[in-house]
Amino acid sequence: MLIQIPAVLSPEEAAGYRARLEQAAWRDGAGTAGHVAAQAKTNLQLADDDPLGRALGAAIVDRLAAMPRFIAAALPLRVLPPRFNCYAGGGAYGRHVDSAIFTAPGGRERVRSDLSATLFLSEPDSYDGGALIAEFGAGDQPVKLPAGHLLLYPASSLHQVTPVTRGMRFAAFFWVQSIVRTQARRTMLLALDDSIQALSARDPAEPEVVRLTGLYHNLLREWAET
Ligand SMILES: O=C(O)CCC(=O)C(=O)O
Ligand SMILES: [Fe+2]
Repeated sequence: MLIQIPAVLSPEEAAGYRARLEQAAWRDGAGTAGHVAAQAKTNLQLADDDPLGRALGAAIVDRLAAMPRFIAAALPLRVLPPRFNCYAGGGAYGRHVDSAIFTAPGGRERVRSDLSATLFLSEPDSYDGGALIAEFGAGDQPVKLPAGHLLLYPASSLHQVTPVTRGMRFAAFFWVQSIVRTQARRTMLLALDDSIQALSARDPAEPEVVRLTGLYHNLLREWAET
């Protein structure tokens, strides 16, 4: 399932990010892909220890930590530091699956990638191509979101970014280890959470809200891995 988290950054903030990223020290993105994925990757990327990337990435993680929709959808246990990429001049990232396990900065902790995330930083009309296509049973779903919006998708899905044939596509991307490992369980918890929110918005005194909230937490207790 694809989940959009709108307005992680305002359009003005995203423009500020782009202005700084345009000056950054970009490198061949194939250097950081696994052996198979590298063959499909013709984009640019900032080094993991790039000070600009670290600063912007930390600001993104702080912002997400205060966004209830992100918390409800991802149920994050660990969030890897965002990385930054840029596609231009036909650059693309062909069909691939993300690595299952990443090493967190510091080199000790292993992080399982349950969710993949792309924070779009360029406005969709400023570039041609550059759609993110994640494959599910129902078929391909090309997505290009406004600058500042985040797309969450299961890290297990085959996905690609189509060639950027005009303009530049800047993005931040990162992985999340969730408290709830499977997409199916996270999807049910999010649907239940949405219903509880809707019910209590309609009638704050609705007694079933208490019961459903208890059910939500008891399901989470059953499924949580921390
Ligand atoms: O640029 C994107 O939106 C996705 C990048 C990606 O799939 C990856 O780096 O594994
Ligand atoms: Fe990927």
